[in-house]
Amino acid sequence: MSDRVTVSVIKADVGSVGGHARPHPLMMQKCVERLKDGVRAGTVDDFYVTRVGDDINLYLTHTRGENNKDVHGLCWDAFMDATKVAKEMKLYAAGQDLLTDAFSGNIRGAGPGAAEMEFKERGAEPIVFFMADKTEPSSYSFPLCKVFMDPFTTTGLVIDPRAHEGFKFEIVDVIDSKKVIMSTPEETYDILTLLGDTTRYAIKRIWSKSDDIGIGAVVSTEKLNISAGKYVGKDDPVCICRAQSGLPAVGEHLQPYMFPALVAGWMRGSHYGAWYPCSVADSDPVFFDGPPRICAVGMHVSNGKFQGLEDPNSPVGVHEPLDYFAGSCWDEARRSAVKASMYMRRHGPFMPAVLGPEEMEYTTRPAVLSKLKERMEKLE
Ligand SMILES: O=P(O)(O)OC[C@H]1O[C@](O)(COP(=O)(O)O)[C@@H](O)[C@@H]1O
Ligand SMILES: [Mg+2]
Repeated sequence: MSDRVTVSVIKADVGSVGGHARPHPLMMQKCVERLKDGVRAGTVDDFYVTRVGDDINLYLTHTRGENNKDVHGLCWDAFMDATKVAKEMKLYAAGQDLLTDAFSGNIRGAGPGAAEMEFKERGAEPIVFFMADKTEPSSYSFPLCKVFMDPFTTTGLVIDPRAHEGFKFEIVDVIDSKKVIMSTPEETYDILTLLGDTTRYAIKRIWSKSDDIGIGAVVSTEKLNISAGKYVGKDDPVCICRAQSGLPAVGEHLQPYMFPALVAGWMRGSHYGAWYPCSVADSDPVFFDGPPRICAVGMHVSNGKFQGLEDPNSPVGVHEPLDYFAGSCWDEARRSAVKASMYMRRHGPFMPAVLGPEEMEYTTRPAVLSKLKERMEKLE
């Protein structure tokens, strides 16, 4: 048996109740049933099904490594089952993120998003799972930079000997499908030069530079619009972060979300709104289809399975993670997020409330421009 465990989070919007708001419980139930079959068949070892806004998130543990055909196929089938339920009930956007009829072995590029990491389980393996709705992968760049690069955020970078060694960042160019590996602290300013452009660059992975730790964070960076060639909702990315013992502590991972940063997405994927940290239960997008939601839940990976607050002898798939943003401590950030989002809304369809022109390529903009082409006259 492999001494390495893979944690996969695979997510998709395959339909919801109340517009783009919340998957029906029966859709989630279908996913649970399919993943139970996956455990029985030995494809995965454990699972947990949750959601953020209208996106179903499947958490899995297994020993098959990243991009495994059987694991991805299992999730695809779960989303297909959930889509069938959504179609029967005539729910909104049923099957939206399943861009192909025939699954070809990997979920990437086929619509759903995936964040996966493989590591050797430590003595205790606390993991924070971030899930966002109505926004895009590069939204995680700002908080991840604060957590892994900024000593005024993460005191561990100064006083934990292993965190002090720094981290390696895999940065992807999501438009041209390229990547580069860069290193902190020595390349900090260069990294920020790239990541400051959230329209093109996003963090995919972060590894510890200390020998005995490995991967620290991974983000789902699939660009749904680019895969589909047209607007089909935002990417609504997930991010998995390992915590403690040489990596940022759980509290260091969560701290940046006290500032409700402006992120791209929100209504029709075309606006800047302030990130609203909330519980899973409060993740229905209710104000102008938002503001963009961010949830954080915590569990351990213990002997290849998830362990939350549930009894360790609970049936497979039954988990009760910590819901970090549920408490009143985050009320202040939520209030600020609503205030900032109201301020942005007052700009209507004008920039900077709406995204820049390159980001509006998948909207009506190209059609309007082409319609007006003949009527455009040269200025004297
Ligand atoms: O043309 P439609 O289907 O009404 O699309 C608009 C919808 O797209 C969305 O941007 C989709 O959100 P998701 O990215 O969460 O799927 C909603 O804000 C909006 O209601
Ligand atoms: Mg969504």
